[in-house]
Amino acid sequence: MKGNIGVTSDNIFPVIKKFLYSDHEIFLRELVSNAVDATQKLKTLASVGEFKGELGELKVTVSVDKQKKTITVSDRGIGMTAEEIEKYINQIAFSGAEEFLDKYKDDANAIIGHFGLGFYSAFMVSKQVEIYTLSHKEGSKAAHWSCNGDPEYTLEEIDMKGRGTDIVLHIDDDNLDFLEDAKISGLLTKYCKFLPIPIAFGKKKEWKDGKEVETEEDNIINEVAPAWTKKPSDLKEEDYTKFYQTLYPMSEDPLFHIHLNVDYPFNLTGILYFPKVKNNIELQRNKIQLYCNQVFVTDSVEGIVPEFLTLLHGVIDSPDIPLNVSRSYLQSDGNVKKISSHITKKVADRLQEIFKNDRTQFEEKWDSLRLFIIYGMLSDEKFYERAEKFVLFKNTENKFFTFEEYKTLIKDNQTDKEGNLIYLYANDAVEQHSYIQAARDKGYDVLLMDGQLDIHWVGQLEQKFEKSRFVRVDSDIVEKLIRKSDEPKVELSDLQRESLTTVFSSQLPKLDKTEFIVTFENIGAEAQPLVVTQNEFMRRMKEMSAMQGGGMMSFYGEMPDSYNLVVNTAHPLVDKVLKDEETKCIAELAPFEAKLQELKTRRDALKESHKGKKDEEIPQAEKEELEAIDKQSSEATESKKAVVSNYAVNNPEVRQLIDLALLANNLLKGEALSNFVKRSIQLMK
Ligand SMILES: Nc1ncnc2c1ncn2[C@@H]1O[C@H](COP(=O)(O)OP(=O)(O)OP(=O)(O)O)[C@@H](O)[C@H]1O
Repeated sequence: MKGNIGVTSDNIFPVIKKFLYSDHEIFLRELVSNAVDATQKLKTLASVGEFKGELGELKVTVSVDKQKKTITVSDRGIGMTAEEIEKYINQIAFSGAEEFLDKYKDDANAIIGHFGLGFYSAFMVSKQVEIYTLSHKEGSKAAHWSCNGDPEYTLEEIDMKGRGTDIVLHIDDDNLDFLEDAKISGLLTKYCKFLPIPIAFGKKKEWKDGKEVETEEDNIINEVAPAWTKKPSDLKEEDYTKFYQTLYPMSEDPLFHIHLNVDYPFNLTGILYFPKVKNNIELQRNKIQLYCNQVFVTDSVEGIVPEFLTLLHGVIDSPDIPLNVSRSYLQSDGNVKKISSHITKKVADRLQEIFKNDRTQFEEKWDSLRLFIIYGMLSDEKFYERAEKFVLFKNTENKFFTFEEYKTLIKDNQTDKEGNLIYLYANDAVEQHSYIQAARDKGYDVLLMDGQLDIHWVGQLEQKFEKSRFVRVDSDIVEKLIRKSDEPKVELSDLQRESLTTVFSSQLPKLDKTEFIVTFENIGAEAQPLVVTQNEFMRRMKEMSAMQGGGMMSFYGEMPDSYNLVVNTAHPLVDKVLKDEETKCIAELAPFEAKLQELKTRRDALKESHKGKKDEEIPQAEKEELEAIDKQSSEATESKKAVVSNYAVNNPEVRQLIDLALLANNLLKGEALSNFVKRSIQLMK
């Protein structure tokens, strides 16, 4: 018999070849899974008593004949009658084929999935495809179908011994590489490794008399009952670890696993593993593998699981994920959304459970878990809400706290005068050591926020926590990190301020892309004389800009690092500097001061006498004198400024104080540092 494949559009084959080109290795997956399906169906029929014959050894065999240039996939499943071939193979029964092809022409996978074209994917690599099949139904006649890639096919009755189906592909000249054993074996391992029916490819080999020889035994490439298909109660911890090693042979063992098992409102099984995360997201090479009834589909699960969960490893198997559709469609699919949020919930539940049952273990593994958890909190609102209960803060003493516990800990001592709770943190325990120490000496607790995502996390927590702020320990002098009452006033005259600023800023080392602002605080005789701090807001802006770049943020990125040199006016050493240097500086400034004062007095007197007078009533001479006074005043101011800026201090004590403060902030480096050491030795003598 001869006939035409029932496609209303001219020809489906060019479409298959053209649009599926990039993915054409999937033909093997499609044929082997059809063979497995046919075998499973037979087992089902047997189990309900509808098939009474001998089942025999049920396996699927893949074989390659290099001479004939064929690949054959054989099964002992239900087989097909000629009528069934007619119905399932010949009638690619879709209406409006042209419209359909038009719509999906850019999305090859959608074509296969939508219309059960799995079998036809064979034509991506073949110039001719044959089916030899004998149905399990009693009294059936075997059939042979052949088609060479145009709509014409032949279908005839033949003699065949055993039940089942052989699909024979005559590989076309462009695809001869598929005849290599290594290629087929690679594809079978990729797509068929966990199929539920044994898949044989060639024979097992063994070493005999120094060479490798084939044995009689089939080489079975798959594991028919992978761990995720079993009941969690039937598995031990080491079974999970062993399965992880099968999936990712080169990897370190994972931290925890989650066994997923859902049958309503969708079907999903799988095992997810928490890997040992290094502090770097990019390094997570092991991907979650997605299966559909144990057939591997893809390892790019973006869109199916939330982004942060792609850090996990393992397997998800669901027949309910529409696999053969485009990614953009996937993300809007209701089922996929449900699956995604279900997985998120399961992951959170599992973390919560471990936290509750074994907090010690949870804390021990925290460093490996936190990147993942914080990533989740930042990117998924629902996950944030769940994670609130188990996420941990770690302080600079390596102690762990939940949000609640930490709040209780700091509530009494770290609330400022406006009622804000101040969370102090450091992002480098070594560099910020002296600031951490100062804060701890004041009875404050300091969090360690040294993770990759912590800058963002701090920002998020500030938004979430009511009346709370996060303040880095080095962002202000310890006395002002948490402002509890109004600070005592700094008692300095303008002139004193000016000369002290000059004294200190003239002694600051010149650092690249760094600027210092001298400020004054009265923090008591006991406190440090000088402290270098870095403004929290500016620092965060710069950090953000370093991470994001571009736009508004790059404006901050361009700015120099800005530090405050806080001068404690109540400290005796500062007072001494003030006295010493002030007298000298003020003495130099005095003539200008006197001049300015004199001009001011004269100006005030003139202004007073002009009060109530009209412009024309003021003598011309006086007007001119006023102008002259203004001119002289600004000249005197300029000269004074020049004196201030040229004022040279040569006070090793001042420099020593500054360097000490810089040292505490790790800003003293290189030559400045060695000079400091030399000077210290000098001063000690
Ligand atoms: N090895 C086989 N044994 C028995 N029947 C088969 C075999 N291969 C294919 N068939 C029949 O041909 C039909 C069409 O197969 P095809 O692979 O094109 O689509 P499908 O399996 O229904 O869908 P898809 O492959 O897209 O999941 C199958 O549903 C099945 O009835």
